[in-house]
Amino acid sequence: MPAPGDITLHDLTAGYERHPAVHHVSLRWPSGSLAAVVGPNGAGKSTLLKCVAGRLRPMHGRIDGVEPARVAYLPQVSEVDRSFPITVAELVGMGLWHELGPWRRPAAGQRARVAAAIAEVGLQGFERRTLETLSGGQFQRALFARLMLQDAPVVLLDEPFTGVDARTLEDLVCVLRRWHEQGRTVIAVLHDLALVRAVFPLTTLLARELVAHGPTAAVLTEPNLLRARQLQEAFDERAGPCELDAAEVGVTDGGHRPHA
Ligand SMILES: Nc1ncnc2c1ncn2[C@@H]1O[C@H](COP(=O)(O)OP(=O)(O)OP(=O)(O)O)[C@@H](O)[C@H]1O
Repeated sequence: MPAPGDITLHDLTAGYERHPAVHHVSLRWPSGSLAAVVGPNGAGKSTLLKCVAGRLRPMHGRIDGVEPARVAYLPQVSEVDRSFPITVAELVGMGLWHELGPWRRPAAGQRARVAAAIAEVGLQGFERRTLETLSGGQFQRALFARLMLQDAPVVLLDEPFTGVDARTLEDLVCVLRRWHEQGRTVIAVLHDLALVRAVFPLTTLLARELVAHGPTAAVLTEPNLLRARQLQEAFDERAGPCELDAAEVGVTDGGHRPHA
């Protein structure tokens, strides 16, 4: 039995309406990894993360070591609805869903944990503010507090530092390092390679397929980054389904591998 949070992808292909966005990826994130996923725009990073989070079913292959109910997942901020009329305390309290279920109200001890998580991300005094009154950085801090309360062995973050200033970045990186020290598997999609080099020991480089995976310094080399750029540029957005997958699932509509 793998340790909780020891995640392996076996020949994973994922996409939309039978068109693979990322394909035939095999890799392992050992339990307790602090890992970055990088690659050009459209490389399939979010798609891969959604699959690991259990939000998207793989088209092919499988994922071992993840229990979707025990994953804390932060989608790209553009996918999060901020017009929802709830307060910061209510949003953060949603992190206790796995303990409370839909109907039970938080007990005093749980309310204290919500307050502690809000304080830990530096939002003390914002408890009663509604989400649309927060700045981008404050909203991102509130989302991190919610993740804290989920207390999950696996934390998945899709571009968690988009639009935050240097101070907020520093504070949120501290939260992320704490999760790592606590032995959680933390995987983040990122674009800032300097940040990846400084903070993340393990990196996955994607360009619709796996370009490299391993220690960050060995992955983020000029030849690997060049190859990722070339693969992405050669990709044909109008291509049909992946022929390897199509053959295995019995699809016969003449699909072909979607890059030159
Ligand atoms: N819901 C969807 N329906 C159809 N195609 C999608 C959907 N989401 C993403 N795609 C396509 O899948 C491909 C990979 O997208 P994805 O968002 O996974 O890339 P990414 O590496 O996260 O990109 P970015 O760095 O720009 O966020 C893109 O070609 C995108 O247009």
